[in-house]
Amino acid sequence: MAHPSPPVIGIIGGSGLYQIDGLQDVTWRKVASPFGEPSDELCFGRLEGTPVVFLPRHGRGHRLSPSDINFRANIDALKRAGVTDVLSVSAVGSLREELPPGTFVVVDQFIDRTFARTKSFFGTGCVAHVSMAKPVCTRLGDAVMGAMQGLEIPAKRGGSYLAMEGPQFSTLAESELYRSWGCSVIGMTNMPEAKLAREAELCYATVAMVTDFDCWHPGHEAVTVDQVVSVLLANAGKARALVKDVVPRLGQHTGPCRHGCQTALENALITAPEAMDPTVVQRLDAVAGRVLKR
Ligand SMILES: CSC[C@H]1O[C@H](OP(=O)(O)O)[C@H](O)[C@@H]1O
Ligand SMILES: Nc1ncnc2[nH]cnc12
Repeated sequence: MAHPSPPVIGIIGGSGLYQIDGLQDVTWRKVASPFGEPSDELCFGRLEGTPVVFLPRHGRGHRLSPSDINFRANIDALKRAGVTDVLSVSAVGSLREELPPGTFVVVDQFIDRTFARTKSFFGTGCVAHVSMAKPVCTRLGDAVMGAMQGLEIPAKRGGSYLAMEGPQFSTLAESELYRSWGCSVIGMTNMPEAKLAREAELCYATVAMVTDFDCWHPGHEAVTVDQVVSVLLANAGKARALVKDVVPRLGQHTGPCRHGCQTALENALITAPEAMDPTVVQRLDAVAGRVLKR
């Protein structure tokens, strides 16, 4: 059975996006999660009538380093808040000449090179394997591309996002390796976020805002935080305009997502009912209640 609820748009704001413009009926509220502490309180509001829930990924004031973000608590809290669609807005380095700083890339693939993060809601006592073949929602990507066209934001559809552990930036050898793999952009946060969104049956898409050429480009200095921040300040205005435009577009959607994001768990659970651990099952109430309660 597909998700019957009307759209509630979750925005996970990365570096440089710590608030949303034009939000009405704003309240910040703590949402408790059995998976621990989300990055911050959630900001609830409306844009042209469409419900929005905003979460600053690194917390207000950018307190959290990528490895310290509790990605499970973030996604679980968004699901508990009723979110159906998650738009991740993230700063990235470019691994391609044709994607200069200022370009917004709607990526369609990820390579996960992170290694110090908890990557699944499931595990001993309740095992599930969801498909990550198509990790982003085409419907969300279409809406974002439509909004960017109107706003004249330099945009590219498609490309692979390399998720690295960080917090240090890459060595030149690593940057060249990722380029040789055909990756388009590099960042530190979209994994395991995208995997967890899929497990929670949320539609997910990323807008990757290019801030730098990492360290591989002979014509550019190796990336520094100063450089990222100065491009981010320019990009953040565009990102806020994009969010303001895209949320009402997504709010018009009716019915279940036809790309299957909201039924990802349909054939994913493998643990026999009698082998399930009730404590583990209990904390999956928001993420997997749809398939565990029937
Ligand atoms: C400030 S540069 C590195 C930092 O920026 C990106 O964060 P986010 O994806 O949340 O925008 C990158 O992944 C690093 O965490
Ligand atoms: N070059 C880079 N590497 C990893 N994360 C980034 N975020 C912004 N620029 C980045």
